[in-house]
Amino acid sequence: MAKLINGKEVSAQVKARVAAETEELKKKGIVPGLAVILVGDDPASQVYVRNKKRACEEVGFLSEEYRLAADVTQDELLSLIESLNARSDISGILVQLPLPKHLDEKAVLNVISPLKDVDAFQPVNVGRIMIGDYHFLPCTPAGVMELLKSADVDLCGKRAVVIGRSNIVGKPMAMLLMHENATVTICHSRTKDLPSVCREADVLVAAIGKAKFVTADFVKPGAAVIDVGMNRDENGKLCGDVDFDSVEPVAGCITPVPGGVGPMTIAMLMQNTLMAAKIQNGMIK
Ligand SMILES: Nc1nc(=O)c2c([nH]1)NC[C@@H]1CN(c3ccc(C(=O)N[C@@H](CCC(=O)O)C(=O)O)cc3)C=[N+]21
Repeated sequence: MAKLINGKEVSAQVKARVAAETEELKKKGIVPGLAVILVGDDPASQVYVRNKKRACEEVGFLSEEYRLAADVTQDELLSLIESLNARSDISGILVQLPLPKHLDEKAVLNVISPLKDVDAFQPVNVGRIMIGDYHFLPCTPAGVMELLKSADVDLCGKRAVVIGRSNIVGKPMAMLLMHENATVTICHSRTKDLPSVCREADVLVAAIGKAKFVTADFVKPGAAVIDVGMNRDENGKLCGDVDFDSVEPVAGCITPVPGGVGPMTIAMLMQNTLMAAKIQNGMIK
């Protein structure tokens, strides 16, 4: 039986740390603020945005939510972001993805000030991660690293396999694992004999976006299995990219969905927003 990695618990610890630091900042008259922009009315996005707002309240941040109609123009969205860039009470700006098709995602992300880019999606921040000189880490990969640390998973010299090569999760995930001296392989939809590559992994991170895709035959006995997936199964129930019931008896430790990586993503967003406030107030060079 695998050890269960509890993302709810670890995320609560991260948020408690952020809340304590926020209290200290407030004594200096600094209040971190997060603006979240949601375009359209995708129900899943609404849940995530609600969770983000609740987390802001928990840690003592100012939070603002902008709900824009699905047919908002690119110019309207860009001018909202520019006005938020200019405000000293807003430390971080997050534009919830995916955006409706008529909007140019790259152009939208590019107008966010790199100093307020709490998702770390900006080219400057992506580049800084590549060279290991960064302030903001992308929330989901950073959350995975915290979970591995909490479970005492040793990465040095170990084989890590990441399934998925997105800019948001797979690629930065691989980089962070490499920074901890793991030997990292990135797999994707064209990888030949995927299960056998995955079976080499001491640490397996699934970020594919396919419900219950990773089964026991992908997993080396005793491996740490981290499930980044957020899917709905045939009954509409939330499930990950890992077939939990099949993998759990084989793995050494495993994250559940829900209650694994999801809550961590939000906790790391709070950590990034706190960092943004410190940077903008000259407390960090
Ligand atoms: N600019 C941007 N930044 C993001 O960080 C971002 C995004 N866009 N678009 C969508 C994805 C997805 N994401 C999640 C956050 C929290 C949960 C979460 O709290 N999950 C709970 C359950 C949620 C539920 O009940 O549906 C859990 O796993 O326990 C999930 C997914 C952030 N994302």
